[in-house]
Amino acid sequence: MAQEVRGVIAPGKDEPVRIETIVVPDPGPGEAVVSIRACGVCHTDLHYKQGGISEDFPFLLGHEASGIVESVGEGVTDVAPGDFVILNWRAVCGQCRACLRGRPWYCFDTHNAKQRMTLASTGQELSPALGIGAFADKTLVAAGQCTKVDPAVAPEVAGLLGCGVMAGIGAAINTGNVGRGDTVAVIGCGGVGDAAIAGARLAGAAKIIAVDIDPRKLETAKKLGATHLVNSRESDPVEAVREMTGGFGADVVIEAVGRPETYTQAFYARDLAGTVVLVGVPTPEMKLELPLLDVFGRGGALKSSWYGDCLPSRDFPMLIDLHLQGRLDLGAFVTETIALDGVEEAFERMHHGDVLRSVVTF
Ligand SMILES: NC(=O)c1ccc[n+]([C@@H]2O[C@H](COP(=O)([O-])OP(=O)(O)OC[C@H]3O[C@@H](n4cnc5c(N)ncnc54)[C@H](O)[C@@H]3O)[C@@H](O)[C@H]2O)c1
Ligand SMILES: [Zn+2]
Ligand SMILES: [Zn+2]
Repeated sequence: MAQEVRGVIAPGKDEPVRIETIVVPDPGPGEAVVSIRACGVCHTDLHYKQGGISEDFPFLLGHEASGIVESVGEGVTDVAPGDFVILNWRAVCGQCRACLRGRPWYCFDTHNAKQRMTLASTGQELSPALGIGAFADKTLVAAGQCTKVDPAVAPEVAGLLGCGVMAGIGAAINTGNVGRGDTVAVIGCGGVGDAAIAGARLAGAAKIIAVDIDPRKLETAKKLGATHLVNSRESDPVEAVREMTGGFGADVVIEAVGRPETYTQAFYARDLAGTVVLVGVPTPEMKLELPLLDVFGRGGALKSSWYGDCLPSRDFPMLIDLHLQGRLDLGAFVTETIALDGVEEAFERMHHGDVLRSVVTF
């Protein structure tokens, strides 16, 4: 039986979000209905609301979520009703070239559910953010988007692994392959950059240099494991990183802003043959200009990181275990928990840089 629940809708470009009654159908083959326990407010939700991702309004926002599987459709064997799960952006196919070559985070043949959720008032079909739509009491996803984790973890902490925190930690441990004793610099210390710092600490980095323009962000970065802080409004970050690394530059530099000037800083702040990991997402019109001789001469790797190059079934349970053992403080990313009707104000606080993460709890 289809159910009527509450959901946060972005009705049109730049219009305030509002709570509406939505209709969640029964799960079809390969699908699951998940009762949401917590969902973080991410920058990408704001981009959806502003029409920056697509114009497919109305959107059902929210995608950084944990919840309990309520029901599953035909053929679902990996998860069952009652399982505590973290939702991920895509159910990978396991058969395309990207999957077979061991890069499932580039699987574009996604098996996400055809979500079929609608507005109760008009019957209009909703576009759920990142194929999830979890600012809602319940949502319909592909069973492959659900990863079972230890239910001992707080739901508001677990959900964060579904997006920004995984993107940051994965940029360090998967894409950047940070190793014991490495020097690491992270440019941009919002939720994603701070997670990269936590990932670098986890990997045993010897020095972790946090770079930001906001002193409040540098303080939080320190709590998450930064050993050195650089305010790039006060000093040239490339010079500062070099100075802090014996004149060499960092082994791995992670860029988590998404602007040409910070991409350039990342390029020059690394040691010869070092690795630059690009996590910040630029806009289509941005360009990077570099002397080819520097690109050639400095060697090393320029990599972009997509969803932390993660494999949810491998990485989510591992990171939750580390958190439960006290070796990774995922709780530090939760600035506040809020109710479903607090999303619009949470966007405002995010815009002003006041929070790392606001999380809606149910
Ligand atoms: N690659 C992925 O899979 C992935 C996933 C999620 C988010 N992202 C992207 O990561 C980026 C960061 O996301 P977030 O949620 O942490 O955003 P955020 O707004 O919370 O953080 C951005 C940080 O950058 C700082 N900053 C801004 N300009 C700067 C500059 N010139 N020099 C140094 N620091 C500067 C800000 O003070 C802030 O602390 C965004 O571009 C986002 O779209 C990428
Ligand atoms: Zn695939
Ligand atoms: Zn997100």
